[in-house]
Amino acid sequence: MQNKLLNTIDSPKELRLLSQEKLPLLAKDLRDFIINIVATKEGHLGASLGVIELTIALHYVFDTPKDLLVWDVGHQAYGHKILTGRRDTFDTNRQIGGLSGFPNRLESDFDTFGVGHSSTSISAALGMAIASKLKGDFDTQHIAVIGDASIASGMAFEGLNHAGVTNANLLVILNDNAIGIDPSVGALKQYLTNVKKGTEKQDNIFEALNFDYSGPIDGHDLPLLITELKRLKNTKGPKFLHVITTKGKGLRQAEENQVTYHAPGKFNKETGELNPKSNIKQPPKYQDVFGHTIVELAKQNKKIIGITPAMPTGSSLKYMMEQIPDRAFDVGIAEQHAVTFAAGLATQGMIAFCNIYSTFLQRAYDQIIHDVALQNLPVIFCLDRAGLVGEDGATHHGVFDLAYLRCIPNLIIAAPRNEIELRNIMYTAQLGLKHPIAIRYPRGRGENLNWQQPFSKLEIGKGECLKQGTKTAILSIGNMYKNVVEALEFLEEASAFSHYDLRFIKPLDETMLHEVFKTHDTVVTIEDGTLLGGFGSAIAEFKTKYNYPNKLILKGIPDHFIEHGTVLELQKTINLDSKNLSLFLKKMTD
Ligand SMILES: Cc1ncc(C[n+]2csc(CCOP(=O)(O)OP(=O)(O)O)c2C)c(N)n1
Ligand SMILES: CC(=O)[C@@H](O)[C@H](O)COP(=O)(O)O
Ligand SMILES: [Mg+2]
Repeated sequence: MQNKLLNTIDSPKELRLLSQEKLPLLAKDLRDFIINIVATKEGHLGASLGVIELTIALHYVFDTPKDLLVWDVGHQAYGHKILTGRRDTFDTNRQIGGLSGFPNRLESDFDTFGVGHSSTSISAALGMAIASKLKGDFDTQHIAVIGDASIASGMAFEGLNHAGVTNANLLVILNDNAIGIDPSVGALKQYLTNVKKGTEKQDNIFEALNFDYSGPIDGHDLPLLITELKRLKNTKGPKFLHVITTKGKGLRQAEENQVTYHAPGKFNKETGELNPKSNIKQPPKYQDVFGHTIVELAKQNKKIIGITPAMPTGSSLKYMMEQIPDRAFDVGIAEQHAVTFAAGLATQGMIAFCNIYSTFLQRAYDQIIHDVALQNLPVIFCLDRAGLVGEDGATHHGVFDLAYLRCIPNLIIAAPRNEIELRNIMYTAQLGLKHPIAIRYPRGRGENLNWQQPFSKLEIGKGECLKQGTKTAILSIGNMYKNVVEALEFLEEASAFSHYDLRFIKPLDETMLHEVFKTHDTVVTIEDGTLLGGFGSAIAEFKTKYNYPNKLILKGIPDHFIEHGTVLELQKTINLDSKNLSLFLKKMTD
């Protein structure tokens, strides 16, 4: 019977009853179980395969959930979920109504801290450790498990810096596999490589920060891990264990091709090979439109620089890194640095395209205001994964950007409705804007096979009328225009509706808006950002400013966090999909 041993483990209690000799068998079961499910249900793979032994050892040695275990990012926590009572529901991972792809406090007592964004684990575990101490509890253990790419982030170092001057009962475990999603970068990576080689004499950074440092040790050697964790359990104060692992361990393809198998999509669980791609030509991914367009522009304009904080593959800046390496920078998981670095470049006349996922730009809010906008530096922000992103869920949806950016003076905000417009706005931005600009675009594919058309300049702040109707004006931004077009296709009464693509959330096309409000009874706004403070709010402010009496209806992301599922499923839950939009519009004509 498959997973015979794993099937007996409903919680770490049963795990702790096993003899140490049985644990390698459990590790094998756990790997097979994860591979079987991720092969068909998709999700993050390599990171969890790499920490199977560490996961087993942690739950074996520590008294979880009383001892508090915090996983950084949480994309490596599948083994943890399966061993902590979620084996039989794990096939719902990342699906609507199912388990979250990341640890989540609402899901289990074993998930001590909600994660998804990186580098929070040390601060969170330190907070827990100090709280325990203040409550007079000197027994509880507090453990942060953090990867080599995540520990290089400023936030992680802020946590280490603080922890080092406390006597908190904190254990930081560095899971060092020398890769993030893409290969790790920077001087710290070099330092860790030197530690592993043991060839070069160098001071130990973690000891210098007052941690009791041990390692590096082989993170796939269960007896060694267990012995070391038992020792650390009885050592007081801040401790640091450096563990070396292989991302993707146990699946040959995942070990050999770690970038692809970070989140490989569907694959053959027997052979490990990726499912063949369809031969049907598809429209490009937005990320690739960005990636190829910046190369095209940078070849013509020597001032163009590309920046990504640790997402060369996800953003497709990798194309520029391959072709123009001296002007394309992966700065590691360092969104704040990425923004201020771009600002510095801009002071010297360089044209910095700073590509950050909408959700991760939240990290760099002060830098956008203080370092870029206040000085009116013409940095070009390309915000990938704007709107609902799907299965990564609440931690990753890029739905807040319009609200958090719209209030910043000097900043232009554009939402191209398709990939051709994305190219054109990128082209326009590098011609010499006098302001910073944020260009937001979604995860997934555009709509045109023939997208590499000659560039044309867009007028900043100018929208477009896509369809002229009689009674109601629908205003959309970005690729939500597609839902409107489809919604109108279902409608017999479509002639009552005009459809405008505003293109720019800031500045608004006021000339067009005056025309809209003067010639329609009702105005409806559609966006994939939050209703509070977003595009619809901007239109409401316009209506109030000019005292228009029209009825205004706002449709967008309501005031609660949206969970995980496919984008379409999630849109349906909030009536933003084309069918529900159509029903809503139809009711307006009844
Ligand atoms: C703030 C933030 N920026 C970027 C990401 C995207 N991201 C998720 S996992 C990851 C790499 C993490 O690498 P590492 O910490 O080494 O863990 P590993 O995948 O190797 O286990 C990145 C960049 C994120 N989750 N959070
Ligand atoms: C865990 C994490 O933050 C990333 O791996 C994220 O899931 C990437 O998202 P994309 O798949 O949209 O690049
Ligand atoms: Mg790593």
